[in-house]
Amino acid sequence: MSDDDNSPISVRAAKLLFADLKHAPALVLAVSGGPDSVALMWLAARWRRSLKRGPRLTVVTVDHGLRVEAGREAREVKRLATELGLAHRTLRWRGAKPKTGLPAAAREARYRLLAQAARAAGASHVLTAHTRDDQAETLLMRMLRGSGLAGLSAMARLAERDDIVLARPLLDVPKSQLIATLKRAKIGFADDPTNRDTAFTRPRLRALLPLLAAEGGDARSLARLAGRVARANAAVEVLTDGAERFLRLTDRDDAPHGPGVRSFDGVAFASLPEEVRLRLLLRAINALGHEGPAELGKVETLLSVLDQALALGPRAAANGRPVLKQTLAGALISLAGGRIHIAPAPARRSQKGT
Ligand SMILES: Nc1ncnc2c1ncn2[C@@H]1O[C@H](COP(=O)(O)OP(=O)(O)OP(=O)(O)O)[C@@H](O)[C@H]1O
Repeated sequence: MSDDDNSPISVRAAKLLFADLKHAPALVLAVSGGPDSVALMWLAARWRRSLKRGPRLTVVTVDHGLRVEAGREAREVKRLATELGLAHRTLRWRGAKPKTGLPAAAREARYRLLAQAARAAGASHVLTAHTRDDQAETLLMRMLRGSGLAGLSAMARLAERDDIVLARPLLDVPKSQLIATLKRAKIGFADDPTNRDTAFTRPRLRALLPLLAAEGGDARSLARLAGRVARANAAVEVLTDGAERFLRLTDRDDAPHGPGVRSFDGVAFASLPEEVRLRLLLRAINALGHEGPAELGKVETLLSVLDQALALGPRAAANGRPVLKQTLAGALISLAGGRIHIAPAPARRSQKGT
């Protein structure tokens, strides 16, 4: 960690962090009461004050109803928000809570509530306080899962979710700098013990970070790796766009098109790099399937089966009957007459046959 990593953030530096959000009509700040998001609120308030005209800021705290202290923490955020001249709302996650996968369900509910609050406030963006340390943890989690390039890109500074743009202005900032900023401003914050609860994956991985840092793999280098992967991922996405155009150009006039089906010439498809072929399949399956995003591993298996069938060449096209027919994530993928077809799979009949 460099000395800079422990220095408070100046108002001038804060202006740079938020500069691209200056023209938004309104912004929602997602503030749990922990150090990172309290620092986000404080920095955003200072930045807003430095502008003649700028976005309206609304602070939103989600009470997941999971810890008794949550209500008090939300009131503390409200007190500080009011002191800073910002509007504040507390939103509650109501209803039954799942017995397994609680962190993921809580996160889904939180983003849904934040998106609702943004729409109500006329805000174009929801700002979260993810830091460089969070970025490093996210990369580590995805590495352990064996994610593809998109997953290893970790979090983006701007991302769409639930029809709202999520902005993470502190993504390059180390958490230690946020704590130093609050310390200097004499602002307190809540300590959420769940962040250290080793029953959950993320806190266990968090505990590994100092060991990795001692080997030279600190949050800065992990976050840099995520940035480099994101750059490569964006390049492959552009190549895939180009490949889609190329496949359209190689289509015969009678090739099936339209919103309900995608179809690729097998020979042209086979000439493309494996990663691009994989993404073409993923895009088509996710666009036409009705069972949510396809798992990367399953699409990889499908591609290898498809590649083998395509390698048989003309024999694969014999008598026009499909040589491959498979459903995946609610899409039907078939190879017939030398063409790959992807269409929505027919709805499965219920077991009772009703
Ligand atoms: N209860 C809450 N109310 C409002 N905002 C919250 C709340 N909890 C988290 N946030 C926002 O989300 C950011 C990330 O929080 P945290 O790292 O705890 O969540 P996470 O579940 O790991 O996030 P992600 O959903 O991106 O994986 C916080 O800095 C804050 O901006």
